[in-house]
Amino acid sequence: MHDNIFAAPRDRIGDFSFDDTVANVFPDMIRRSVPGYSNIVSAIGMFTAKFSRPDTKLYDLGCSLGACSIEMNRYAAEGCEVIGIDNSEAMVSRAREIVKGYKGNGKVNIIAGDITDFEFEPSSVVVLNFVLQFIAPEKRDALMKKIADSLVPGGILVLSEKFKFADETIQNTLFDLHLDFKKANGYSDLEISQKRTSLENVLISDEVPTHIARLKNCGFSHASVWYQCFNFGSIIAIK
Ligand SMILES: C[S@@+](CC[C@H](N)C(=O)[O-])C[C@H]1O[C@@H](n2cnc3c(N)ncnc32)[C@H](O)[C@@H]1O
Ligand SMILES: O=C(O)C(=O)C[C@]1(C(=O)O)C=C[C@@H](O)C=C1
Repeated sequence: MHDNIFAAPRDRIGDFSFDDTVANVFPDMIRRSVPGYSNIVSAIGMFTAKFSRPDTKLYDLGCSLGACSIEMNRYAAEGCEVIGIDNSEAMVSRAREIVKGYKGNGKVNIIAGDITDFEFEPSSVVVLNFVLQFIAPEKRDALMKKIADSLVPGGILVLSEKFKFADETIQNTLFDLHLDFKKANGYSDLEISQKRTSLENVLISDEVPTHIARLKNCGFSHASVWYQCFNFGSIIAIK
C-alpha cells in the first residue's frame, strides 16, 4: 500500500507512532524513506549465514513486519530460533501472518514486548534495524549491555541507524541528500516536513563515534560501520 500518511495538511502534528496506519503502509514507507534499506536487509541474511551458531537464538529487535526475521531464518544455522520482538500490536499481528508465508532453516517466533525489559537467552546474531534511534537515550547503554551479555563469544550485533554528524557541513549535506532521496521517491515537501515534525521528539540520532564508544563500553570487542548511504547506515559489533 502507498504511504500518503502525511500528504494532507494538518493543523496539529502529533508524535509519530507505529500504529495501524503506519503498519498498513510500512514496506512502502521504509523503502521510500531509508536509503539502502533493502541492501541492509539482504546483508543481514549474509551476516546470519556467517555468524549464526547451531541451537542459539537469533533476535530481530523492533522487528516491525518481520523483514529481517524472514531473511535471518533463510540463513539460520541448525536448531536456531529467530525471535522477532516489537511493542507495536499493529506490527506484531501483521508480522505473525507475513512470516508464515516464508520458509527457512529454523522457526520464527514473533513476540509482543518491549525490548528494553526483555530477558534474552544465549544468542549468536542480534539485529537492531533502525530501532535504537526510537529507544529513550538513557535506556540505550543498558539495552546494549544486555545484548552483549546474551551473545556467545564471536556473536554479532547488526545495528542500523539514522546517523547525526558533528561536522555541520557534513550534517547539512547528508541531511539534504536524504531529502532529495525522499523527493525522488515521490514525497512532497509538505509530506517531508510534516513527517519531520512528527519524528522530532521520537527519533533521536547519535553520532557514529557515540555508537562505537557505547558498543565497546558494553562488552563488544570489535565495532565498525560496514555500510552507509547519506545519513543512514549500519554498524557491526562482534563480541
Ligand atoms: C523503523 S521500525 C524497524 C524496522 C524493521 N526492523 C525492519 O527492518 O523492517 C522501528 C520499530 O521498532 C519498534 N519499537 C520501538 N521501540 C520499541 C521497544 N521499546 N520495544 C520493542 N519494539 C520497539 C517500533 O514499534 C517499530 O516497529
Ligand atoms: O522518514 C524519515 O525521515 C526517517 O527518518 C526514516 C524512518 C526511520 O529511520 O526509521 C522513520 C520512520 C519510519 O519508520 C521509516 C523511516
